[in-house]
Amino acid sequence: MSEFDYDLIIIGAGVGGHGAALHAVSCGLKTAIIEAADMGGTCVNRGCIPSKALLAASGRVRELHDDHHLKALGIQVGQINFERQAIADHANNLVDKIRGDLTNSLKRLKVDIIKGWGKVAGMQKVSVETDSGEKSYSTKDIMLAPGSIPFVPPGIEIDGKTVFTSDQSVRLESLPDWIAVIGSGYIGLEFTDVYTALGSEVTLIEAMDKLMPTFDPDIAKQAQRVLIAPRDIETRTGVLAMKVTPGSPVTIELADAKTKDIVEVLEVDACLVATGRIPTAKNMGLERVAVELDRRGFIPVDDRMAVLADGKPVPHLWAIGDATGKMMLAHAASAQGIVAVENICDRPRTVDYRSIPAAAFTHPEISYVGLSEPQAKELAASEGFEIATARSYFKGNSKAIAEGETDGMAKVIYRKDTGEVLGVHIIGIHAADLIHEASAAVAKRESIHTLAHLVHAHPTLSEVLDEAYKRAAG
Ligand SMILES: Cc1cc2nc3c(=O)[nH]c(=O)nc-3n(C[C@H](O)[C@H](O)[C@H](O)COP(=O)(O)OP(=O)(O)OC[C@H]3O[C@@H](n4cnc5c(N)ncnc54)[C@H](O)[C@@H]3O)c2cc1C
Ligand SMILES: NC(=O)c1ccc[n+]([C@@H]2O[C@H](COP(=O)([O-])OP(=O)(O)OC[C@H]3O[C@@H](n4cnc5c(N)ncnc54)[C@H](O)[C@@H]3O)[C@@H](O)[C@H]2O)c1
Repeated sequence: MSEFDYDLIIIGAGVGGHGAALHAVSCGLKTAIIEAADMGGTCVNRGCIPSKALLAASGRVRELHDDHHLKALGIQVGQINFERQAIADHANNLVDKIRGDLTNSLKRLKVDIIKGWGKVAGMQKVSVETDSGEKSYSTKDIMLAPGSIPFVPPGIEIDGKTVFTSDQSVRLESLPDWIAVIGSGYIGLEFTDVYTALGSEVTLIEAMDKLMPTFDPDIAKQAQRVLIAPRDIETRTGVLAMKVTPGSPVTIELADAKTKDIVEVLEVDACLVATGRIPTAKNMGLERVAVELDRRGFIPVDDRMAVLADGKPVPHLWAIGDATGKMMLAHAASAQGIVAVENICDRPRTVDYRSIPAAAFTHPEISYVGLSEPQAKELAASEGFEIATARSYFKGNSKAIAEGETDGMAKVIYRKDTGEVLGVHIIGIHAADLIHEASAAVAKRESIHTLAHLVHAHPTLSEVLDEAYKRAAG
C-alpha cells in the first residue's frame, strides 16, 4: 500500500489536465483530477470546439454565397438560407458531446473526478472546497492545470449581451448588423471570419501599428489581402479601445496608442473584446510552498514542467497549460502534461516549443511552426549566423487550382549555413493540416537540403511546401 491517497492529483480538468490524466494512467499512476467548473475547461466549453463548429458552418455559408467561385467550378445554387440558432445549436451540441466523451474517458480509466476548488495545502498535500465541505488528500505528485480566462482591459465594461468576450460569442446568441472586434489576434481573426460570413459588418481594432502583430509580417500582409480587404471589414490600427460602454448603441472611445488622446468615438451594435487571456493561478495555495507567480500572474516552470520557487524546482510540484504562459494552445497544454508525467515517472523529457504548430481556422486557414522572420533574425544576430527565406504560392499548385482556391503562400525560414529549418508559415486552403510535415521537420532540426528530396504525392496541396523546400535548396 502506498503512503499516499494518490500518486498524482491534477488541479484543473481542461485539455491539459485531461491529457495528463490519460497519460498518467497509462504509466500506472493512481490519479485524481479536480475541477471547479465545467469538465473540459476552456477548449471544450468556450474555446476550440464551439469556435471551430461556428467556423465550419459559417465557412460553408461563405462558400455557398461565393457565386463567382462556384460558377468557375460549373455550379449554380439557388438562394442560401441559414438559421442563426441552428448554427448555435450545432456548436452547443458538439460541446455537450465532446464534454461527455472527455468525462467518460476519465471514468473508464478509473481516474477519480473530484468537483470543487483545488488548492495546494502543503508539500504533497491538496485540499478541495467541495459542496459538502473541505476535503484533504495526500499525493506523491501535484500537477496544476488551472488554465486562463479572457483579459478585459480597464475601461471596458462587459455586459455579456452587447459587449462580450469569446466566452459569450461562442454561443452566437445574436448576429449584430455591425460589430466592433477589439484585437486582431487569433480570437479576433476567427470571429471576424464567422461574423462576416454570416452577414455582419466588422470594424477590427488593433492597438499595434499593424494588424496581426504576432504573426509573421509576410503572412499578415497576405492575410490583409485575402481575409480582410475583400470583406465587409473596416480596420483601425495604432488605436487603443480605452472605454467601451454597453447599450444600444455600444460606444467605443478609441485613443491614439502612443499619445492616449481620444481620436474617434464609434457607435456600433455590439463589441467583441479579444484582447488576450490571463492565467487563473491565484488562490491556489502556492504561497504554502513558497511559489510566487511571475509579473503577469503565470506559474513559473522549467522545460520539464517543474514549478519553480526562486528559480529552483519545487519537488513533486508540476504545472502545465495556459497558466504557464508558454504557448496558449490546447495541444501545447496536452504536450506539456505528457512531458510532466514522463518526468514524474523518472523518464526525463522536456518540451520542444519550437516544433509545436499553431493555426488560425479562418477561411483560408493560417498556420505556422517555429520562428517568424523577425524572431529568426534576432536569433541569427545573437548566435552569429545568417538566415534566408523561400516562398511558394498556392496559385502555382495544381490541386489548389482544381479547387479554385488559389489564394495563399508558404514561407520557409532557414539557416544559410546548415540549411536547418527555423520556421514555416502557411496561409491558404488546409494550411492547418499542411503544417504538420513542417512541424516534424523542425522537431528533427532537419535541413532544407534533406527536405527538398522528399517525394510528395501529385496533385496535392502538400506540394506547396515541397516547392518551397526545393526553391530554398536551389
Ligand atoms: C475562443 C477560443 C478558441 C480557441 N481555439 C483554439 C484552437 O483552435 N486550438 C488550440 O490549440 N487552442 C485554442 N484555444 C486555446 C485553448 O482553449 C487553451 O489553450 C486550452 O484550453 C488550455 O488548456 P488548459 O488545460 O491549460 O486550461 P483550461 O482549458 O482553461 O482548463 C482549466 C480548467 O481548470 C479549472 N480550474 C482552474 N482553477 C481551478 C482550481 N483551483 N480548482 C479546480 N479547478 C480549477 C477551470 O475551471 C478549467 O476548467 C482557444 C481559446 C479560445 C478562448
Ligand atoms: N486557433 C487557435 O489556436 C486559437 C484560437 C483562439 C484563441 N487561441 C488562443 O487564445 C489566446 C487569446 O487569443 P486573443 O486573440 O484574445 O489574444 P492575442 O494575444 O492573440 O491577440 C490580442 C490582440 O489584441 C490587441 N489589443 C490588446 N488590448 C487592446 C486594446 N485595448 N485595444 C486594441 N487592441 C488591443 C493586441 O495588440 C493583440 O494583437 C491566444 O494566445 C491564442 O493562443 C488560439
